[in-house]
Amino acid sequence: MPILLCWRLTLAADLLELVDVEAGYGRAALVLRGLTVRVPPASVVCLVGPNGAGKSTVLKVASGLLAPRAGRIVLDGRDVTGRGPQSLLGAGLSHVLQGHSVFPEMTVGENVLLGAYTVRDKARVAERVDFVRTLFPVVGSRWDALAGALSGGQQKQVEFARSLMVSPRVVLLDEPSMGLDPKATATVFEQITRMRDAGTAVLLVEQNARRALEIADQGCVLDLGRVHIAGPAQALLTNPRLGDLYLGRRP
Ligand SMILES: Nc1ncnc2c1ncn2[C@@H]1O[C@H](COP(=O)(O)OP(=O)(O)OP(=O)(O)O)[C@@H](O)[C@H]1O
Repeated sequence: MPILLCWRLTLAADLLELVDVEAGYGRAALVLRGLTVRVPPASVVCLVGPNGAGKSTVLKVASGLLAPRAGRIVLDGRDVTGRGPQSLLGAGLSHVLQGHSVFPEMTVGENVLLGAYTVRDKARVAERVDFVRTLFPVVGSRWDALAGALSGGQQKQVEFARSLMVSPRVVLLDEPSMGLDPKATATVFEQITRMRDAGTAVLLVEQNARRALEIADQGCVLDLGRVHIAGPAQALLTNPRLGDLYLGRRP
């Protein structure tokens, strides 16, 4: 029987809310079946769960890539249901897709600046460049290098930097540790906490469930398109009923 925890952070208004969302692809059956996920400001919320549970689909609905069939998307108190990705980007929501998306034959700087194509104010762009170069030291030190010459983990940081050029309030990260070795994975997780500490909320999807929950503030375990259990990340990590079933064996 599914565990149902009615848990809700009441201290701060949530920045991003997906409320009772139903969504699916084309005419196929629903993938998300009445799912509610809330992301408070400047926090990391991690979605974990088995393959096919609908984690990436949650991010696609949140960023406007996939329109929900029912439910609401609320960003900073405004109902943004039905708005497309460009509109939501302008409203403060960035989506870093699964896989690698840097252009290897362009420099790190050129890749990062692509993220600012909607920002008209040159002074603002310069300010953001300074910000991301400081936040991600490898982006600063390899600014003029070809992005293709960077390691996978370093390229992921270039993608993070690019996503921050629009000064988003919330960033959606889909499997950022995919394909990375343990050392690069540790660096990527550290950078996620730095993004959060710099004031950006993060909705994170990760297969690497235990490691992700260790750096997250809150977690949601998804199964079959529903939130199976949600709560403080530390509580999920120590919940014996989740253990091997959803989080994988302890290392
Ligand atoms: N573009 C698509 N067209 C049709 N069906 C899709 C599409 N993308 C995903 N699906 C289906 O939606 C369901 C949920 O997929 P989703 O990628 O959201 O799951 P996930 O939890 O992120 O899985 P994983 O951990 O394997 O990445 C799966 O059954 C998948 O086959």
